Amino acid sequence: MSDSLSPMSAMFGSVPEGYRSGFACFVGRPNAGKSTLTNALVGTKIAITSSRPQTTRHSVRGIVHREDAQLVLVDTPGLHKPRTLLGQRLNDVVRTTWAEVDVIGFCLPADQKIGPGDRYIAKELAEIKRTPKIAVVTKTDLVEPKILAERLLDVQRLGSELGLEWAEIVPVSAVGDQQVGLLADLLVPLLPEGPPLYPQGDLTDEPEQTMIAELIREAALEGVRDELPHSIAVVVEEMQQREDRPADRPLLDIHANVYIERPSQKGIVIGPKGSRLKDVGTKARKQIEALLGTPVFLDLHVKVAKDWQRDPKQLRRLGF
Ligand SMILES: Nc1nc2c(ncn2[C@@H]2O[C@H](COP(=O)(O)OP(=O)(O)OP(=O)(O)O)[C@@H](O)[C@H]2O)c(=O)[nH]1
Repeated sequence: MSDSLSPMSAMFGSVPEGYRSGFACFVGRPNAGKSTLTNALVGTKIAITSSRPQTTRHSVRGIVHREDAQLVLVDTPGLHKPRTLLGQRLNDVVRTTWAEVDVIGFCLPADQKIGPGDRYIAKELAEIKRTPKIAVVTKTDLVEPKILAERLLDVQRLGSELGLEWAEIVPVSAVGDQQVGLLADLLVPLLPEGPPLYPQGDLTDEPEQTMIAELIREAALEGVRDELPHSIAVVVEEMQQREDRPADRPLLDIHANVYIERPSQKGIVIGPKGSRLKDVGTKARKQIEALLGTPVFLDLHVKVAKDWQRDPKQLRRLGF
């Protein structure tokens, strides 16, 4: 029960009896569908999804508001065998997140057999005894019922093998909008009772600049993923309302740097006579305008940060 004198209650008004609030995160191998599921639950595009693994670098939170609960979703990068310093940092982020949440959703894609990547994560999960875990079999729209049934049994077996007790095993399709609501219903009872953690209506507490940087990075990666798989990082250097604008025609100036690892990659990102970068700018600007609800002037610069994925100093500067 919430204390009627607590500052939270003062901020949010009275909280219905039995109201729950807390944190959940989805884990799973790269491309398992974690970001897509987060977005489907929240109902708005927040995390950045793509068909390439390891797109998610930040702990992006989505907030699900319900009459009976507030569920805060923390999206983590995929856990994987680290090969670079960036890889190690990403894994640290994942483990820290696991220790802090109230419930973990382990995502396994229905269209793929359980593999070494899933086992690696499941073993790590088995070490975390206190946090309840729900196994989420994702992308069910991609398989026949027979395959799905097999997969569900495999997941149960994986749990027994590792001494990992699933609170639930639930099949969902985020794209086909199947059982997404049920998943929320199953997650909520695993949260502690308590007042809302965020004001109603907030969908994320991710700093605006990080979301903007992610939108630019997504646009910059489009079409060049094969050439520059993980070599692009984006930092928003400055955001400022343009002065001397009439009140009904505001303009937000955003200056951002697109970092690549080697000078040879510059041409790829910029394109002939700057045409590619211009397209990237236009595309990202439209998305940012939709996100912020205000007209934007987006100024992009491409810079080389030599081998940034392996250099601790560069990683810090780029926000990792
Ligand atoms: N058909 C189908 N495709 C899906 C579904 N969920 C996700 N996908 C696709 O699977 C790919 C990976 O999805 P993401 O949500 O980016 O996966 P992720 O686990 O967040 O990936 P990382 O950020 O690399 O860890 C994308 O191409 C999605 O469109 C689903 O329910 N059905």
